[in-house]
Amino acid sequence: MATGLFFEGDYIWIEPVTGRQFDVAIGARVLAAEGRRIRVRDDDGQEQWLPPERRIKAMHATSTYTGSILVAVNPYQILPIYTADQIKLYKERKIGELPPHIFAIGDNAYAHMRRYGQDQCIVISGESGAGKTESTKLILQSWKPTLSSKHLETRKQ
Ligand SMILES: Nc1ncnc2c1ncn2[C@@H]1O[C@H](COP(=O)(O)OP(=O)(O)OP(=O)(O)O)[C@@H](O)[C@H]1O
Repeated sequence: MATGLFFEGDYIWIEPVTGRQFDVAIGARVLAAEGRRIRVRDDDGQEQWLPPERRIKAMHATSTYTGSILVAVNPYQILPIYTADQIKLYKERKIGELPPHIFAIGDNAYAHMRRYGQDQCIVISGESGAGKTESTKLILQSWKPTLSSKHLETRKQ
């Protein structure tokens, strides 16, 4: 039931034949395989046989796991909880081992990146004035002893 790299039930992208500016790939599901041809039903409901020379690629998974979630409130005052000692305290500690802290999230992401060699993403979300910029700075500050600036990339959206 397999053809080349694709199996019945796989979700794929079918690349457009023409290279016009706004042509985009269309999603499809593999219904059957015969030799190196595959029969697909695309997202418009059309069924067709695709020859092996037709450019297709596997659809990446649309789901992912999220790691830890921290809920923080803006204290609107300087608290003595963002010191170098606190950074050290949260280093290489499991989430939950110590009280919830932004440094635990930063350290956890860094540790996962090192351990599994995978990119990590920290999503900082909240209303205006919630403390997103401060939280970002705190995480970067906590990584500073470990990383040089060329390793850091942040995006504000
Ligand atoms: N952990 C914190 N401790 C002390 N003050 C904080 C903390 N987090 C935020 N603040 C203060 O609250 C104010 C707003 O924070 P910040 O700029 O980080 O919010 P924001 O979510 O990025 O806002 P916006 O979406 O409008 O850019 C700043 O003056 C900042 O100093």
